Amino acid sequence: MLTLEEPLQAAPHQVVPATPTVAIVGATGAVGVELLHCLEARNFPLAGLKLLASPRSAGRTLRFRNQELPVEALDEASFEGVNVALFSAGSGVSKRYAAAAVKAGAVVVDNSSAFRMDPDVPLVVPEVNGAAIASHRGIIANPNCVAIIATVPLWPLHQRHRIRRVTAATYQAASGAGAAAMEELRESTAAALRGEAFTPRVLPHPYAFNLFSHNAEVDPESGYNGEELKVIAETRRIMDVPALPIGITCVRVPVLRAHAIALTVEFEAPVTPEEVRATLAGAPGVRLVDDRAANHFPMPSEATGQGDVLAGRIRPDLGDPSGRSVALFVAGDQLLKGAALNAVQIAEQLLRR
Ligand SMILES: NC(=O)C1=CN([C@@H]2O[C@H](COP(=O)(O)OP(=O)(O)OC[C@H]3O[C@@H](n4cnc5c(N)ncnc54)[C@H](OP(=O)(O)O)[C@@H]3O)[C@@H](O)[C@H]2O)C=CC1
Ligand SMILES: N[C@@H](CC(=O)OP(=O)(O)O)C(=O)O
Repeated sequence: MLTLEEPLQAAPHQVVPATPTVAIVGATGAVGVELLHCLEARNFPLAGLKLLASPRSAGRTLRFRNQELPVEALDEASFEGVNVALFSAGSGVSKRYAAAAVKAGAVVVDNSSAFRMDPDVPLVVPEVNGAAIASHRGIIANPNCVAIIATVPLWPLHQRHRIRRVTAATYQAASGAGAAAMEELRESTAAALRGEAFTPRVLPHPYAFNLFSHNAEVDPESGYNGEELKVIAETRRIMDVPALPIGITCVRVPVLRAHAIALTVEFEAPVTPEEVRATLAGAPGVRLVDDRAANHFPMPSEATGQGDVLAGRIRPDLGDPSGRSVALFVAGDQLLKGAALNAVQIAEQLLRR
């Protein structure tokens, strides 16, 4: 875990105006481009928009509200006049430049994992713990995409029925590994269809017509990979249940941009699938897709482009005869609710402060 070297001080100039100047750090990446789409689609009020990336992208332009905006190379001076900085260029960049942005008067919404477990930095899913935004001291962390997509439905279930344990298996899209991984999925699939060999450059294993254990590094002692450990720690922190037992297996599947998760949830007391369905039917950010007759349940293809997390396949866990466990299946757009939309929703709440 990376932490801030010096505690950040809340500064009066970090009150965000109703119409702020926003910077996107990593604007040319998979999440950065989605941030642009979200700001445009949600008609986010803007006094100005600054697009920042590596020196490789300086001079490129990106389209926003029918205009071509220039991309600039990020440096320490990039944040002058910026009120909100949406960081999405990896942990190293956040660690190196977030403090400069805060010093310049910006509030940072950080998509990387750099500060997610720092007690001075709120880790926020607006539907779950949006109130934590008010306690920020310059940086707010946007959680891991699986943690976001899981906690949106788990939180209302926990509030209503008290969760005792969660077991999860993920089906994670290429987008979680960035724009280059999405391109590798396209290229390797096309090569396989032509009957040609393809050597992976971005991901560690062949991706076309295959799946593999998540590409994050595996901890030799526990046998869990970094993605699984992040999801466990972040889910506990977002839901404020520090000791919640969570077992998880994270898998990369050949899907472009929406993650799915099979969840088995054990409650403190018996809960019926009908009660779970009723709780989720009215939950913010959740849309039920649960048609047994049509065998129609959440799918990445239908989650793509949706801000809501799709939830369905709600049924008793036959592995637990006590009646306390319910199984369900959820799917959410990794780039949208799993990343850009969640960050923009956090930024919108800053405007209201
Ligand atoms: N739930 C969440 O919040 C999620 C967060 N993420 C985070 O977002 C980050 C970006 O992910 P993603 O968009 O998928 O990755 P991409 O690889 O698609 O994009 C990376 C972006 O970072 C920029 N960048 C890289 N190095 C630098 C640098 N030294 N200075 C400035 N900009 C730099 C790139 O610019 P250039 O094009 O010029 O190289 C590009 O814009 C991830 O590293 C991860 O930390 C990712 C998914 C979900
Ligand atoms: N790790 C996620 C994407 C993500 O949220 O990454 P990070 O936790 O590093 O921001 C994936 O691979 O699909």
